[in-house]
Amino acid sequence: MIDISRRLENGVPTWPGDTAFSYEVSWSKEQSGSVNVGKLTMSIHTGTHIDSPFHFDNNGRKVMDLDLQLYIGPARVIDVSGKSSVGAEDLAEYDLEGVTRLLLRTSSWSKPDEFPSEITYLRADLAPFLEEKGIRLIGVDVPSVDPLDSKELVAHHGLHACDIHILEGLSLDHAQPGDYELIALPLPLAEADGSPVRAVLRPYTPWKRS
Ligand SMILES: Nc1ccccc1C(=O)C[C@H](N)C(=O)O
Ligand SMILES: [Zn+2]
Ligand SMILES: [Zn+2]
Repeated sequence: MIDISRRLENGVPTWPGDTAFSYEVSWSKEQSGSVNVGKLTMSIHTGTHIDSPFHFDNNGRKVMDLDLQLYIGPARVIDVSGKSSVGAEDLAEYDLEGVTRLLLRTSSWSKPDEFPSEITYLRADLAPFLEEKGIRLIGVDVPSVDPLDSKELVAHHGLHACDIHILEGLSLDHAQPGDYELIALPLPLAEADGSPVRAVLRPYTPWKRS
């Protein structure tokens, strides 16, 4: 199993100005008499997480309304590193027939201990291209599918319009391009605009009848 999640610990990089990550034992074993009880404070868009449409659309669906099936199942990892952005023409060379979940290894977040200043982003023509191929989930190894300074969030909205779900902040350094089973389930957060996920890849072996 390959862990493609970023570690969550105090000091982990967050969006500039966003809530810092903090874990602390707020009620110690000595105080409670029986157990250590932790307290977590974080922005949902820290580390490896999914966006729900409410993140960028006030009328959009919340995490609980999302189809869980999309976050578990066959996925393909492809390497697009070295590109400043990715559009339909960059993926034309790949055979994406039958792919539902596509993870893009951009390798553009080179210093994991710092929030990046520039990342590979997705161009507007990518979403319709992916939709045409039948892709329902896109994953990236950067904090956003749009440029970091974007206010319009063209890629977020475009993917949403094509009913393609967004998984961000993956760590794909150790995931060689190929086919896997992805597991990246969101938490049952009733009202949330996204959720942290523990994302893993398992070798993909199509189930066979013996
Ligand atoms: N947390 C933020 C704080 C300020 C400005 C943007 C963000 C984002 O989260 C943007 C990005 N679309 C994201 O889904 O991660
Ligand atoms: Zn996000
Ligand atoms: Zn996002």
